[in-house]
Amino acid sequence: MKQIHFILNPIAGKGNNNLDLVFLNKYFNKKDFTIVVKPTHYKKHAIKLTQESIKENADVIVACGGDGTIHEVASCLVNSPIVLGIIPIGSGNGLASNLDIPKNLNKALTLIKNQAVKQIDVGLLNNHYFFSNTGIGFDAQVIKQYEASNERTLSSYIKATLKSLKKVNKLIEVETAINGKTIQHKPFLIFISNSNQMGYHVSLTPKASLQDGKLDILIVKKIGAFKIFLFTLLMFLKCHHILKEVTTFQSKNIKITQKNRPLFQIQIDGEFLMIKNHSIEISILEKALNVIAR
Ligand SMILES: Nc1ncnc2c1ncn2[C@@H]1O[C@H](COP(=O)(O)OP(=O)(O)OP(=O)(O)O)[C@@H](O)[C@H]1O
Repeated sequence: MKQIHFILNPIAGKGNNNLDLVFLNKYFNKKDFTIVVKPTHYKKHAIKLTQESIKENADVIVACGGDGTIHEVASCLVNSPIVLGIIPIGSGNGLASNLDIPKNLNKALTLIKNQAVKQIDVGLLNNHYFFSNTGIGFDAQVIKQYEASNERTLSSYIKATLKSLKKVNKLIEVETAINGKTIQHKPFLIFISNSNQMGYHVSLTPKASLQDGKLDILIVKKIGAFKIFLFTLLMFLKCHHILKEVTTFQSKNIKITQKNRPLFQIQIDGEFLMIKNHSIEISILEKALNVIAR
């Protein structure tokens, strides 16, 4: 008998999400499966519900939502035999796209029933896990503005990007240590990714793999408004790396230090976070998460 617990974010994506237990019980026969559905009632509630499901001996815990919900559920399952399932009902669904998990509910449930499990890498930033990506600079500012808008659509991402453009001159000076080299710079963006998808089928690191034991890193030097526009356009065409201001790396770790103040504004799996420290160290934990994927 397998216990499958569904942690459902009702406000993810377009909102009003529901999973009917009667429907699920028809899908997963009662002889072989015990099904539990737990809706989240507030931000970060999925962490508490996942911790409870672990104590209740769940075999599979399914994050039903977007990258934020996956982040909360998966953070509790790193280095555990408990398997993560995903029903992608978020807005961007970056990680689910990389794992080729269908958006169609019936197909996603069939995948969970078949239970083909992959082991994927997990990113670690100081003591915070990430599964898709993290970044400092422009992307963190976009996420900050996006969260303030309280809307979860592609157009609110675009509006947040336009608002963040007004602040591009306020770049912070950092020291970045990567692959044995140290750079002193004021980058427009440092983007560190485990996954090859950011959501909405857009990618800054199209060659990244969830199973290669490496982080894919993109550093963009200070650029002006025209180059930002060009960078965005080229990003949609997946050839932004042709710009001379863009450098890409693969590495197992990266350290970013700020001498002047102990505070970093970052985005981690699409959520804004303040880190009260002079430095952030980012590394990769190889094959640390079991996840159902195609
Ligand atoms: N009942 C709730 N009310 C308010 N916020 C919630 C609730 N349940 C979960 N949340 C929060 O909703 C946020 C967004 O969730 P999630 O990232 O899954 O969806 P999304 O933003 O639509 O998708 P994506 O990240 O793929 O673009 C998360 O920060 C989560 O903690």
